[in-house]
Amino acid sequence: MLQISRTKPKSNLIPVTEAYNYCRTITAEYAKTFYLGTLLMPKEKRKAIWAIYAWCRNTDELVDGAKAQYTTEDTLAEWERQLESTFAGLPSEDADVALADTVKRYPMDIQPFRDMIAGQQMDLYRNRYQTFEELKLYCYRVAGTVGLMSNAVLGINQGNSGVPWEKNTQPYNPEKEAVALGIAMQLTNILRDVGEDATRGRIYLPLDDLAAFDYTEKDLLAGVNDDRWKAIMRFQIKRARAYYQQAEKGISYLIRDSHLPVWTSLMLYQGILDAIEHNNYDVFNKRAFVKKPIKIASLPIAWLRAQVL
Ligand SMILES: CC(C)=CCC/C(C)=C/CC/C(C)=C/CC/C(C)=C/[C@@H]1[C@@H](COP(=O)(O)OP(=O)(O)O)[C@]1(C)CC/C=C(\C)CC/C=C(\C)CCC=C(C)C
Ligand SMILES: [Mn+2]
Repeated sequence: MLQISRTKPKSNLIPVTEAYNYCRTITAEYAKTFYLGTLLMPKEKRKAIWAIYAWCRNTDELVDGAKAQYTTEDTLAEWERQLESTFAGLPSEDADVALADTVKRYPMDIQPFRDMIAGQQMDLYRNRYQTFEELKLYCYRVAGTVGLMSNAVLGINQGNSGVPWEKNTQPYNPEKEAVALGIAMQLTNILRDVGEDATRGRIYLPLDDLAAFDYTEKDLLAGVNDDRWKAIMRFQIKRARAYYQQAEKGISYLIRDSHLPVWTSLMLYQGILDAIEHNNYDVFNKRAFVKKPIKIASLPIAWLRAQVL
């Protein structure tokens, strides 16, 4: 994890193969769904996504993890300097060794990484969102950015129709759709974790949305699951599904070998919304998750979609 002062000389860093393996362990431990998605990718892409995952996870841990109370603006500024150095080919810690290799193999913009740090910074000083626009910015920063980082690895389809009228057209880069998938996933996270976040005094759902259904912050913090709450949840789930739908339209613009992992991750994550409905919107006492048989049943559907869509 983050080393504020560089205690380990750079020559002490692990070799790149071990660094990727370390990132793989982090992904497998923290994110079963994404890990499964990466197993459906070609080996090189898979390794790169593990490196990105580990960096994102370590960034999130700075504000959410066991030592989060020691994180300040300065910590994040130092983390950003460390990121810049990694992009310049000078990793400071073991996971960065893999990321430095990844950004060399798959040239990518540093800005989404910076934006993610800015998103995590929001968690330092903010625990309420008045409007959806405000929440959307947070979701872009902590999750939409991951779509942009991932696209650089997943690859854009260069078009293979070979027809003369498409000869001079630029391939479409589905950035908007990648961001939409990140936002959809983060909205899903937020809906699943309403109860857990409330115990930490956090409300991510826009206060305007609560007010529109005559439901108060106090109701939410007390876990009131009545008709007003169910209506709010139906509204939020519909909004999240609209983002998933937008994301789906972008998948065919990615290189073919990326279709199945993205369809699989999308469908499994979206399944959490179905689980919330199944739990009768009780996100206060039950953690919604996708059961194994449903996960298994999703795989052939994802495969079919990856072939035909
Ligand atoms: C065209 C098109 C559709 C392309 C696909 C692009 C794509 C793969 C988009 C997906 C983007 C994605 C995986 C977003 C992750 C969203 C997420 C889960 C964000 C989490 C934020 C904070 O949440 P919170 O603190 O509330 O949650 P915890 O309780 O702490 O979990 C994050 C934790 C921010 C950090 C994000 C990650 C650790 C996830 C990074 C994931 C990857 C790099 C995997 C990408 C996977 C595949 C299969 C490509
Ligand atoms: Mn977190």
